[in-house]
Amino acid sequence: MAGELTLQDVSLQFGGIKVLQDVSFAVEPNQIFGLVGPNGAGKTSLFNCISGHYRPTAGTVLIDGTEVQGARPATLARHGLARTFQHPALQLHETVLENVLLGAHARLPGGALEWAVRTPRTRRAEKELRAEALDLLERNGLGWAAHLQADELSHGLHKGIELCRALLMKPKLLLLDEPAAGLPHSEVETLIATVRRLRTDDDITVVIVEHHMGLIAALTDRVVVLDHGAKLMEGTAAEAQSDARVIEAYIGKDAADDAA
Ligand SMILES: Nc1ncnc2c1ncn2[C@@H]1O[C@H](COP(=O)(O)OP(=O)(O)OP(=O)(O)O)[C@@H](O)[C@H]1O
Repeated sequence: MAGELTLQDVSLQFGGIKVLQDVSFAVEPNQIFGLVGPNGAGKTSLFNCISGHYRPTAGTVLIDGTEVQGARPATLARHGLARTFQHPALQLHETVLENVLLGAHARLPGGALEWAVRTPRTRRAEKELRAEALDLLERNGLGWAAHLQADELSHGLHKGIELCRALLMKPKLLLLDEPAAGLPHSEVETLIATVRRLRTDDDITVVIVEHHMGLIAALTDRVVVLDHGAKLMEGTAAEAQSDARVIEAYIGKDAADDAA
């Protein structure tokens, strides 16, 4: 199972505003890769270009060597791509289990007509997916909440539900958008362990957008730093944290000079 992601000169423009400019990098199979940068640098927009929520104005996105830029999220799911969002979009009045199952459509056999009439094959597949969803919730410490309504749970648990939903798609490439945002310290430690298991146990390539540098340093093999929509540098998290250009992008040139 691969999960290789390559970006070549990806640019994105809204009207006259250049949101991304010629961003290129490659994520190798089974890497944990970080995408960092100050607020408004373009990280989520870049995720949206990879996941089919935005169509890049120019450039190429390849998953395992196949060009996918401009493809819809449902098509990308068949290429093994899944993602989470900065703000989990859950059906709050549905149960946790039903929310996880929302990620499963791409794996049902047949098409919309077969799903609508619920053939024996559809029913069998749904039963299997339900068992898999329960297993995923169990493995991620959420088994106890499976039949609760989603709005009864905390923000941190919503993130866990969204992760299970993405994992039910059996991705080989997973994009996590700010998974640690709003989590207490103890839950960040759990998240770090979970992402490590995704790599070792499930053989998933992970790309993480995150402001929490502790998490980035603990998890990632490499990072790309974006600033004003362009790639500022690429290297290890430690190299990024000591790079003068990165420090300047985060705190401003004058403050960086004062600190030097
Ligand atoms: N649909 C859109 N239309 C116009 N501008 C947009 C759109 N989406 C993003 N932008 C602009 O693109 C820029 C980058 O935003 P983006 O959310 O990608 O940054 P980010 O690095 O993820 O920021 P943060 O860390 O604060 O989440 C911002 O100036 C934003 O206003």
